[in-house]
Amino acid sequence: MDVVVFGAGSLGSLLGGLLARAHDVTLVGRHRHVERVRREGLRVTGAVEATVFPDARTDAPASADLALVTVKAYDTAAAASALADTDLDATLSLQNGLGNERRLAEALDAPALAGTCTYGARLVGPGEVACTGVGEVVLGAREGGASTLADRVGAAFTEADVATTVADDMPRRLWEKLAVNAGINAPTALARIQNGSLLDGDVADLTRTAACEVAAAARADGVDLTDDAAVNAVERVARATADNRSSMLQDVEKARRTEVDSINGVVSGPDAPVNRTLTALLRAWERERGLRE
Ligand SMILES: NC(=O)C1=CN([C@@H]2O[C@H](COP(=O)(O)OP(=O)(O)OC[C@H]3O[C@@H](n4cnc5c(N)ncnc54)[C@H](O)[C@@H]3O)[C@@H](O)[C@H]2O)C=CC1
Ligand SMILES: CC(C)(CO)C(=O)C(=O)O
Repeated sequence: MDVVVFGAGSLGSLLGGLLARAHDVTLVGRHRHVERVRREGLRVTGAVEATVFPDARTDAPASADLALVTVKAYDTAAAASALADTDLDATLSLQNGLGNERRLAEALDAPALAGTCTYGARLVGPGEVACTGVGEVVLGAREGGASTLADRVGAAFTEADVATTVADDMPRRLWEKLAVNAGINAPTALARIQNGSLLDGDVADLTRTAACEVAAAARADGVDLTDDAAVNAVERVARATADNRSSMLQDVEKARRTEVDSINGVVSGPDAPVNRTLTALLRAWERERGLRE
C-alpha cells in the first residue's frame, strides 16, 4: 500500500516508521525532521526498534492509496486543505478528539475512515522517534458497520506488524475514547498531576462526572454508551497509565496549544457544566499565552 502520513510528529513518525517495514510510506512533516529522514532514514527506538527509509517531504504528494492524518486536532482543517490536490483512495484519522474524520470527509473527495490508537510515541529529535508503549490501532467505517475499505487498510497495517483491529462500532469507540480523554487530559493538565492521581480524592468525582457528561452527549447522538461504561473506561485507563503525564499536561508544560476544543469542548453545552468549566479554564490559559484568539 502507498501511504502518506500527514503530520510526521510523534505518532505519525512512529506509525509511518512501522508501516514502512512493509509498505511505500511518505512522511509529510517539518523541514529539519524531513531533511534528516531523507539523509539518514528514520530510527524507531524504545519498545520497537527499526531503521527505515521512507520518502519524506514538507508538502503533500500527488497521490497515495491512504492518507494517515496525525496532526494535532486543531490542524486538521489545514491538513485537509494541504491534501486537497492529492489523489487518494481513503483517509484515516488516528487523532484524539471528536470530529476529525468528519472534517476530512467534508473537505476531501476520498472516503474517511475513523480510528483510535493506543500506541505511545515521542519524537526524540530529527530522524528519531521513540515507541513509548506498544498498543493497538482500531479502525473502521466512521458511521459504523462493515467496510471492505477498512478491511483492506486493516490487513495492510497487520502486514506491517502494527497491532490492528477492524471494528464495526467506531462511533461508540470514538465516544468512549472521548470520555477517557475528557476525564483525564484536562484535569491532569490543570492540576499538573499524573493520570493515576485522578483515582482518589475530590478530583475522582470530577473525572467521573466529565466522563458521564460525554456519555450523555453520546446517547443524545444515538450512540449506546452508558455512564457505567464511560466511568469504567476512564478509571481503567487512569489505572493502566497511572504514571503517565497526559498529552495535554505535556502541552501545558511546554506552553503549547492543547486539543481541548476537540475533547472537552465538544460537550461544553449547558448540560455539561464540568466539561464547560474545564474547557473555559484551558481556553483562558491558551488565550493568556497568546496560543489562541
Ligand atoms: N503521541 C502519542 O503517543 C499519541 C498521539 N495521539 C494523537 O495523535 C495526534 C498527533 O499527536 P502527536 O504526534 O503527539 O503530535 P505532534 O505535535 O508530535 O505531531 C504533529 C506533527 O504534525 C506536524 N504538522 C502539522 N501541520 C503540518 C503541516 N501542514 N505540514 C507538515 N507537518 C505538519 C507538526 O509539525 C507536528 O510535527 C493528536 O491528535 C494526539 O492526541 C493519539 C495517540 C497517541
Ligand atoms: C490515554 C491518555 C489519557 C494517556 O495519557 C491519552 O490519550 C493522552 O494522554 O492523550
